[in-house]
Amino acid sequence: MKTVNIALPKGRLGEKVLNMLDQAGFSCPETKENDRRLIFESEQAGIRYFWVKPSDVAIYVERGAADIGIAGKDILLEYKPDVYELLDLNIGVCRMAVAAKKGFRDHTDRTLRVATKFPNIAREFYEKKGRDIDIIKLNGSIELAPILDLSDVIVDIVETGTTLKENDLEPTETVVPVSARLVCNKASFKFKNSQIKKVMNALKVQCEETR
Ligand SMILES: Nc1ncnc2c1ncn2[C@@H]1O[C@H](COP(=O)(O)OP(=O)(O)OP(=O)(O)O)[C@@H](O)[C@H]1O
Ligand SMILES: O=P(O)(O)OC[C@H]1O[C@H](OP(=O)(O)OP(=O)(O)O)[C@H](O)[C@@H]1O
Repeated sequence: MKTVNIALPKGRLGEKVLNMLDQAGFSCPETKENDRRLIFESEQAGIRYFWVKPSDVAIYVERGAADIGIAGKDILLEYKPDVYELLDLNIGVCRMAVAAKKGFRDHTDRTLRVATKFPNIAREFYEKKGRDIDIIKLNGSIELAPILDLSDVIVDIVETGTTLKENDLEPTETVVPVSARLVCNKASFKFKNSQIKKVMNALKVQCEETR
């Protein structure tokens, strides 16, 4: 039997994914506390899991190091990997939004300074509006940028809105809704089709139940 290699996102999304895989009958073996291993054989024969940084999942899948993986729609829109998007898993639900200091008004006569982890998404969003922007690429704590006048606005993930609120910022526009997607390497979809479909269909049942 061909092994299906699955790239899982570490962190907050990974926990939800593990839960879903477990309910779908594809349990990942229990990991010990402080376990630093990155590869696990599933209790189900023919499945191997890798733990990778959430923003790297698409790269592993695109290049075939993993056959399938779970990535946020934000990552897919930002990096546009050449993969199949098989399923909206309906977990990791949030949105990409523009936010600014309370009361901020965009004076369109000058270049808008936009801080973000997602330069391509931000660029496309403002290009469609014909708005001239200056991108400031950051890797985290994006909400600091407008407070310290590093930028006028941010383009970032908003889930509950708590981070914005606690930093005296407010969302001004939604860029795009975001949720986790099951993605698949194009060659693997052909050559491991029946095994991949088995995982996909089991996950489909789970995500339909949570809808
Ligand atoms: N606050 C949030 N609520 C819900 N989903 C989120 C939230 N923040 C991010 N996500 C989703 O979960 C995915 C993983 O986010 P997470 O914050 O765990 O990774 P990260 O630390 O940003 O990743 P990396 O270190 O690879 O840049 C994101 O790509 C997004 O789709
Ligand atoms: O609307 P909320 O529920 O408050 O969630 C949104 C926050 O979550 C994410 O940050 P993360 O925790 O990944 O931190 P980082 O971006 O600083 O790495 C995102 O970048 C926001 O800051």
